[in-house]
Amino acid sequence: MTLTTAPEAAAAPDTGTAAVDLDGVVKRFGAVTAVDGISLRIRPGEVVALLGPNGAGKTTTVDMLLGLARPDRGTVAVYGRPPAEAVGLGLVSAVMQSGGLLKDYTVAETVRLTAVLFGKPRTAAGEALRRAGLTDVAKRLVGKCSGGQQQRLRFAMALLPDPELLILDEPTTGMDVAGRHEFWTAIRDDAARGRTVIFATHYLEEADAYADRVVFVRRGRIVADGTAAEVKALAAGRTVRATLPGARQEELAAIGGVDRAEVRGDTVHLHGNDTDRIARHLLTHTTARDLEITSRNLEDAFLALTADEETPR
Ligand SMILES: Nc1ncnc2c1ncn2[C@@H]1O[C@H](COP(=O)(O)OP(=O)(O)OP(=O)(O)O)[C@@H](O)[C@H]1O
Repeated sequence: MTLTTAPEAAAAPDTGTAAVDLDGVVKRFGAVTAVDGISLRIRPGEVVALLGPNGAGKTTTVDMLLGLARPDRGTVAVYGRPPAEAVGLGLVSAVMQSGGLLKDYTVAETVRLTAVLFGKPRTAAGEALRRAGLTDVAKRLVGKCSGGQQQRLRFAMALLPDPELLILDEPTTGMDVAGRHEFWTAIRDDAARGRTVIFATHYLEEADAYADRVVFVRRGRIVADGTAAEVKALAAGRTVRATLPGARQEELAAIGGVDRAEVRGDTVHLHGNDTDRIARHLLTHTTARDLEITSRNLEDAFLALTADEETPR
């Protein structure tokens, strides 16, 4: 099933410029189509998670938002401007997964040095350190900082231009639970002031806990787009599994209450919210047997939405 909720339609009329406007974006690398027609409009102040399996096209999308890659087709605008221009104006900055830190500088020196390179940072170095929760470790050498502290340092550096849009590409990969929690607490406290945040992640619970809106990407396309609450509702669905030799996918999908049907050999998996109705139909109108009804969790929903039955690219 594809969650077809259009957040634009649900929200108040959009009167201003979108923070991000991707329209029919395609990006190819040789024979590989990394992004295959993504259209996405993000309003100022939204916190959006890009979720998807390896190779889904998340990083390529992020790179285009940062002006690091250009689309082959379609348009990308950040606050109504070409991405490179928006980056140049300090409207957008990024927290990347790794690199960019010198381990022999202290945390405070790193932020001050970056501030000097910026010329006139709109956020003072001390304020950026405070907002990133680094005041207590300001004098520590970067090389002695934990992975979580180093990521918060990248966050502090990204705050210097006081960007309207903050982009984070898998920012907590490799961090332990406590580090991830501290990192996201800092990001969330900052986002509460109205900054737009887009983050790519593999961690479902991060998307669930910190995003207002979750965009599932699979094979370069958006397969679901909804609020965190809608994603939870999606996860609340259940599955009826039954043995039904010779079943045809199209016929199963047409059964009332079925959102998605899968046939695996003699076994069928029917997903939907009203599983009683589905089970009743199977028992009264088909020869299905061995019925089992199970709840789906967020992980299942994610796998169902991003499962790749076709040959890998
Ligand atoms: N510079 C490149 N040259 C060739 N292929 C590329 C390049 N960059 C990305 N790709 C391919 O494009 C596809 C999408 O990659 P991308 O990194 O955007 O996915 P992702 O969703 O960020 O994955 P991950 O979660 O693993 O980081 C993949 O098949 C990848 O191998």
